[in-house]
Amino acid sequence: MSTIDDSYDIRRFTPSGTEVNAETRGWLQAETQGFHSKRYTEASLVRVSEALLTDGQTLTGAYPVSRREPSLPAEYPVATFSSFAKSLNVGGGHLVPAHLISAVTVRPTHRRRGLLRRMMTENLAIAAADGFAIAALTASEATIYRRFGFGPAAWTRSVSLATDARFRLLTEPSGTCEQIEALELTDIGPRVFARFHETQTGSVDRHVGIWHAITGLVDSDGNEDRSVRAALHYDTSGTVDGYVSYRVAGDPLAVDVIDLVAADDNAALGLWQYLASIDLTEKVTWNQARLDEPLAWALENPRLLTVTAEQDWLWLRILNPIAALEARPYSSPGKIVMQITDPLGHASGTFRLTVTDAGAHVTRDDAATADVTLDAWVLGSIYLGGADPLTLGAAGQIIEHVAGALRTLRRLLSADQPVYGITPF
Ligand SMILES: CC(=O)SCCNC(=O)CCNC(=O)[C@H](O)C(C)(C)COP(=O)(O)OP(=O)(O)OC[C@H]1O[C@@H](n2cnc3c(N)ncnc32)[C@H](O)[C@@H]1OP(=O)(O)O
Repeated sequence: MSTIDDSYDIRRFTPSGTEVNAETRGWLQAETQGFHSKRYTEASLVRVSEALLTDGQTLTGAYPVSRREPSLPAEYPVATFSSFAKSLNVGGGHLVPAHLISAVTVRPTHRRRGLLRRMMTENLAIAAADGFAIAALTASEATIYRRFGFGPAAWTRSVSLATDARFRLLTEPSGTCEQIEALELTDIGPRVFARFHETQTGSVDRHVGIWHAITGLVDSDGNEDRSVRAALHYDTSGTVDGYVSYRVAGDPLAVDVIDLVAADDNAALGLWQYLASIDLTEKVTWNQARLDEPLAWALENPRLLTVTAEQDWLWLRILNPIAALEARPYSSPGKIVMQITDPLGHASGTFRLTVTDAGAHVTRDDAATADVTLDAWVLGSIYLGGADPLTLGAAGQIIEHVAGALRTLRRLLSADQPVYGITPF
């Protein structure tokens, strides 16, 4: 009987860039099929392929050893997978290289035969061998990735702000806003984002392709999006410290924010005030707001801001508990012994975390008596401090062997600020 190993040829390759070769073209068109978006145009194939190359992405495709005619071209893989390295802010401004996984699709006629499992396990093994302590992804469905050791670690909210005559801030933000052509964000946007990324716990650095949507250069269907508008926020010294890109659409007209990035809290409020001032509109919506959105506290009438949904954004997978736990900052001294179970083995073992004024030290000691036992995905969820160990204990996902251990874990892993990020990938 044929197996997953001998039925498919798994190929890993670098995208071709400007001269889009058949392998890259086939992979990209297969990915559009997997995510139900329109086929790329020739121009957008070039742009997307260049972006993937710039980001150092490795593409993985699964090609059946035998295929029928007619069927999709041989260069179209039946499964796609990509990975690349970007930094993750683990707190206190510490940026740690993370192995990002994206573009996971399997053709319906080849699903549930183990292709995702094979591509994921092989890819994580390569990442661990390359020295990555942390892998990350964003998930289309919440039930797929725990089995591979990923846990939800950061969340965002969809919000709706009424901007009719009742809109008023309690305190006037300083600085000013100016409208710009959205394409100018190609240069300005990454500079503002870099300031945000360096200071925001949970932030993942951005890949090049993300700016296509923010600037309107290429929409999800591969065409120019001429409805995208943008504005900058300037601080009182005239330095750009925030921007927003958005569309005005619908009946009645409403402002839909595509991206809002601020280097500090004042700039964020200034941008909200700008959005609220757009005439002929009485509503602003955004689906990547913070859980702890300060706007709610800045409004004279907090009820103008409605949370319409909350979604998991970042899923983390700890590949090396020693390196990962030593990389993040801790606000108070203490120690805990954690037994970690991991079906894939990367994080398995019993680890002693000791935090002193000199920093964190982690050792593996499988003979030690554990204070708590948890699975690798749970470690991913609590690692940044975005999920509370007490809550995971209450949910039966952390077993406390010593009274008070969950509180110790909570105190040790608590984040220096609310965990948040604004990088779809
Ligand atoms: C990081 C990202 O890119 S997120 C985007 C993920 N992709 C999509 O949502 C696109 C549409 N979906 C697909 O293309 C496919 O259904 C995939 C990629 C989700 C799954 O691919 P498959 O090759 O069918 O998965 P595979 O057969 O390897 O299954 C592996 C395991 O995951 C489970 N699984 C697969 N898909 C799902 C799902 N949608 N929900 C819950 N469990 C799932 C399987 O039951 C199997 O479990 P087990 O090994 O523990 O028994």
